[in-house]
Amino acid sequence: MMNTILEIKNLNVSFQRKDGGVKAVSNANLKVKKGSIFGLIGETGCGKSVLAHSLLRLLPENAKTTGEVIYKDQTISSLPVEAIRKLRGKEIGLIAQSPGEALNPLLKNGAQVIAPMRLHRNLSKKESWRTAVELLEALDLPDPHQKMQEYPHQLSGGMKQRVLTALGIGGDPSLLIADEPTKGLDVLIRGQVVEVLQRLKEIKETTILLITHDLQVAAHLCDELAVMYAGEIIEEGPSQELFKNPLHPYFKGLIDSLPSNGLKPIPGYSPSLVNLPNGCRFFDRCPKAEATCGKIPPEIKEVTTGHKVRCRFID
Ligand SMILES: Nc1ncnc2c1ncn2[C@@H]1O[C@H](COP(=O)(O)OP(=O)(O)OP(=O)(O)O)[C@@H](O)[C@H]1O
Ligand code: NI
Repeated sequence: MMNTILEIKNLNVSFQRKDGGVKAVSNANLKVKKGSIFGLIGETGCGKSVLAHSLLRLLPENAKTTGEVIYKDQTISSLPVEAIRKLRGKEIGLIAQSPGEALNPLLKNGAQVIAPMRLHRNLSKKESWRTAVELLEALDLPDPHQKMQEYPHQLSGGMKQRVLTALGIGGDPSLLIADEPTKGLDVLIRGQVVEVLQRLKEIKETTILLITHDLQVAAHLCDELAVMYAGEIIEEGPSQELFKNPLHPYFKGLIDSLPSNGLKPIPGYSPSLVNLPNGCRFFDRCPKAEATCGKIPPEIKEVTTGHKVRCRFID
């Protein structure tokens, strides 16, 4: 197992609500190789952030999680939450999805960015300040010195995003969970963030679990990829192989909906996670579907080494 830094086995997450249960993640299985970038993609609401937050036990009280999470050969899913808190930032860093909510409005940006550096790397105040400035410069934040003396509300969305990225990286974690780190950034700055992640992997050998909507970013950065649909992983494997040979009709549809491929969106909507269909979850929208697909849920099957697909037409 040395080569695997994170393994997720049969992970299920649901939320209890008055109108029933929301099944946000169903039976997820993943293995992330040490030093790799693993991408998690899929449209809005498919369960990507919930999956990520469940690893760090950051879900609200009404969440029910089952399954196993193994980090560096230790089953962390059975550890008490205090032990998980100790892993946060130091072992497993998080770049949270919504910069507006993730930053503390009452603390100056600089104080927030240097906190994990001071705490987890024992850097002095001066050293951590210098490291933070360097990091923010690498992320193309203009005038980082000045910005660090300001409060989050004084920054634009894109600037907050970069402060949050620095915050996630600052503790030098072995595993970084980056939840939409390029969201809302213009093309140039997106490139800088992508480069910083790439460099983290190359220089510090940081493993990255990258959650993104952006297929181009995923294709560029990721070694392996898992595609989620309505809470389920429907295709996964080495990223190059997946883009060369996409097999699931949903993933094919995602690729066809790229602007460079003529922007053909997949018609329809994904099913409600409160009332999931019995058969294939993509049934309603699938151009290939036959009656059986709507009745029997497809198993995920390995097609070629490491390339797995959840569709009964593929074997
Ligand atoms: N606290 C909660 N209570 C009830 N349902 C929730 C809660 N948090 C998330 N959900 C639901 O879980 C599902 C998955 O949400 P999640 O945030 O993981 O999606 P996502 O794939 O990250 O989407 P996006 O790309 O928009 O960030 C959604 O249907 C969402 O409404
Ligand atoms: Ni999300």
